Amino acid sequence: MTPDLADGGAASAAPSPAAAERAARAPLMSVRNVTKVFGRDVVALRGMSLDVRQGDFISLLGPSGCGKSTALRLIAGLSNPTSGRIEWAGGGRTDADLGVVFQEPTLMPWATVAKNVWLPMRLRGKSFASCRADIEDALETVGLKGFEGAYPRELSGGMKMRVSIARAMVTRPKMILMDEPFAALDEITRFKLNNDLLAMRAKLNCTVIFVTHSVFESVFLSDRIVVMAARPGRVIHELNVDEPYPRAEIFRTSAEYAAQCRAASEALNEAMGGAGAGHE
Ligand SMILES: Nc1ncnc2c1ncn2[C@@H]1O[C@H](COP(=O)(O)OP(=O)(O)OP(=O)(O)O)[C@@H](O)[C@H]1O
Repeated sequence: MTPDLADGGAASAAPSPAAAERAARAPLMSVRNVTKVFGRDVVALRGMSLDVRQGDFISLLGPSGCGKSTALRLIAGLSNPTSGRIEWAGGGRTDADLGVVFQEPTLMPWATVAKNVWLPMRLRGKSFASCRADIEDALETVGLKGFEGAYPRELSGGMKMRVSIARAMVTRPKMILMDEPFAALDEITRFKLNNDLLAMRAKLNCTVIFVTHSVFESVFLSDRIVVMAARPGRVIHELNVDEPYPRAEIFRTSAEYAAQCRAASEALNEAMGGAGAGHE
C-alpha cells in the first residue's frame, strides 16, 4: 500500500475504502485560519486550519516549539486565538464534550484512584455515589479494575497514566485531547498503552487529537497525521494512514507500517528544514 499523502504527494485517483469511510464521517470541529501570538512577536501558531470529523484519530507531529501544545490548548478552550476561530458542529460544546490528558498524570496524591477519576464529575457538582458506576466502568476500560482504593504512590508510571486517561474519559466526551501522554514512559509500557488506547477509543467511539514527537507512535495510532514546522508554528503536511482499525500488534512489523513511517519521517525532516535528525 502506498502512503496516501493528503497534500497531493501520492494520492491515487480512486479513494481506498478507509479514505472513503473517513470522508463520510460527520464534521465535529474546525480550526479556521488560527494564529496565536505570545507577547509582541512569538508566533506560536500561524494560519492553522484543520477539519476534524467524528471518529478521527489525529496526531499532531512536529519538532519542539512548532505549536502542538498551543494548538491543543486553543482547541481545549484553555487559551484564545489571536486571530481566526474554532467552530464546533452544532453551534458549540460543553465541558463534558472534551477530555484532556497531559504528559504528566497530574493526579491528586492524597486521593484514591476512584476519587481522582471522580474529579471532572465532582467539578460539575455530582456526588461520588452517583458517579460510582461510571468511575468503575472507566477504570475497567483502562485495565485498572480492582485498583479503585489504591493511592497514586502505589502505582507504576503506566498505571498512573491509565488513571489519567480514565479521568479524561469518565464523562464519555466526544473528543479526547492528549498532549504527549506516553513520552515519559519506557518503550514496552508505551507500546502496551498504544495498543490499549486504540481499544479504549474503539469502546468509547470518540475522536482523539494526540500530540507526539514520535513518527512510529503517530503512524501506529492515527488515521490522520498533521505534520507541523516551527518558527512560526504551522502545518506543512497532512498524511493519511489507511490501515483499518482495529490495528493489531502485527501492523508494527508490516511493510505498510514501514512505508507509512518513511513517508511521515520525510515530512518531519522537511519540517525540520531537512536536518535529517534521528526520530524516536
Ligand atoms: N505562554 C507562552 N508565552 C510565551 N511563549 C509561549 C507560551 N507558550 C508557548 N510559547 C512559545 O510558542 C512556541 C510554541 O510552543 P508550544 O509549546 O506550543 O510548542 P510544542 O510544539 O508543543 O513544543 P514541545 O514539543 O517542546 O512541547 C514556542 O516558541 C514557545 O516558546
